Amino acid sequence: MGKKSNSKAKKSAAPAKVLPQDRADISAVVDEVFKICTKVPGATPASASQEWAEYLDIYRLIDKICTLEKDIKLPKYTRKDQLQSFLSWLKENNIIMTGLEIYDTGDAGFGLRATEDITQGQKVISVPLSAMLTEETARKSYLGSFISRDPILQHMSNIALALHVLGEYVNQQSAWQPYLRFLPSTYSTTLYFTPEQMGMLKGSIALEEAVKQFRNIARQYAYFYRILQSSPEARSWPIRDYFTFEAYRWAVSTIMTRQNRIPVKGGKNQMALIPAWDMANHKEGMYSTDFDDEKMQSICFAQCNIRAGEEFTIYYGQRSNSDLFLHNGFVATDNSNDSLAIKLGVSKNDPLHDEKVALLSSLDLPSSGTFMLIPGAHPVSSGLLAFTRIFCMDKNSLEKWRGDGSKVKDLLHEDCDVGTYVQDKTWAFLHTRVALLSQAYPTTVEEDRAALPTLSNYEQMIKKLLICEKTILSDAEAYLSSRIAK
Ligand SMILES: C[S@@+](CC[C@H](N)C(=O)[O-])C[C@H]1O[C@@H](n2cnc3c(N)ncnc32)[C@H](O)[C@@H]1O
Repeated sequence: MGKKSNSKAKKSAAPAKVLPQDRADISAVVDEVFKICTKVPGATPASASQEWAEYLDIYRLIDKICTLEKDIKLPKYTRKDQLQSFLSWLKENNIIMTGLEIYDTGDAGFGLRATEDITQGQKVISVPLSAMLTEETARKSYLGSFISRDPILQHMSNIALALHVLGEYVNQQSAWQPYLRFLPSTYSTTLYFTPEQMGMLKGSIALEEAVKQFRNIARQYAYFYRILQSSPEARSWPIRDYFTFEAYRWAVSTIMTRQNRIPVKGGKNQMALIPAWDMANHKEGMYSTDFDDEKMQSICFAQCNIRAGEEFTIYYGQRSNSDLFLHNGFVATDNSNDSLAIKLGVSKNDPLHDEKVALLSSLDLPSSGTFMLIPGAHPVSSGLLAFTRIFCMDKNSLEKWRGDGSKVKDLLHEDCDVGTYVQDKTWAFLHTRVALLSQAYPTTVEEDRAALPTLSNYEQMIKKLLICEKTILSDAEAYLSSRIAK
């Protein structure tokens, strides 16, 4: 594996020839994108409306680029037509799936299904390292010299892996072709959203992150485009003629939604794409994937008993819906690990700034950052509660708690006695904050629910996220009202 894909790269059926004038037009817009995306920020952070205006500018330019690049298409394959050759390739590469088959789940794309009863802990998938696309295979590929030289690729292994995936996808000689051809041809990551869809996130903390993500990917695209078009060495690389914004967002989304970390003997972990294992969809449960250092293979066990005919799932980890939405392209409405991040910070102008920061650091809490509201009967997480208590303390309280080193951890617990003054201020502050966050959404949960059946898949996913966020906020508001009334 991987041997064929080394320096002897061969282009896929050639993309449409780009006329020199079109190439010049694309380059001019790429330069504009690069300029906006690398602008040095001012002394004060940009406001939300400035960031939004800038996103619209970047989107408009990217849209122009996509129009200019419309004839440079990546080879497209229909997944179900590729299934048989993918299954044969799995066998050839000693990737073993026991009691599982690949099937079309509908809403969650393709997935795995049990063909027989499977018991919890049973070994069901093993994938040798030699079959994976990894940071190491990236370094050995025709892009290897570029990856080892480029400052961005040296430090951001996920980006190196994205270029590697794209590089192999357009390389007919690649040993991973049957795997790559079976990947989805498009994703539901926010990189595919239109401004109208992005605008539906108004009020959600995910909006800022999604806008940032789009800007980062646009910047990276412009950066790599310029290198690939100007470097003499790149002329022989298959990736060069296919490198469009569309292709780059596909490659980045592939990595975002499928990558995993695997150990390296005697070294640190490396990012990898693990064929077959990455066909498993997510369900809450427990981690059930391991790496066998001796056999050098990833092994996946069943996280629970599964009946023949049922979907086989793995647990992607403790992620909020906002994380799943931003990094995995879906929302789990029954997510017991859900949370809603609130940004808080101690102002530099606060006369008690230093005392508060010192007390916060004794609890390993930052002086500014994100703190969590969680679903359920006790929506204020321990970190949020302790931060707000300290944030609301007067000089006397701060001195008392700083002098009482052994007790400071009590501030993390709801039943800790912080005195009426701090307690009342804490609940009132949080209540106001939660009410303001709720009011930032232009629609109600009821309106979101009513709109669901009329919406596209992307829009349904956005609405589901908003419904989860608003539910956390309204539960928190009710809880905080009850605390204030006490
Ligand atoms: C590692 S891949 C799993 C295989 C994928 N479904 C496919 O068709 O190739 C992860 C992607 O599967 C989808 N997915 C996984 N778990 C899901 C779930 N519980 N609900 C909806 N979509 C899910 C999401 O699109 C996610 O980005």
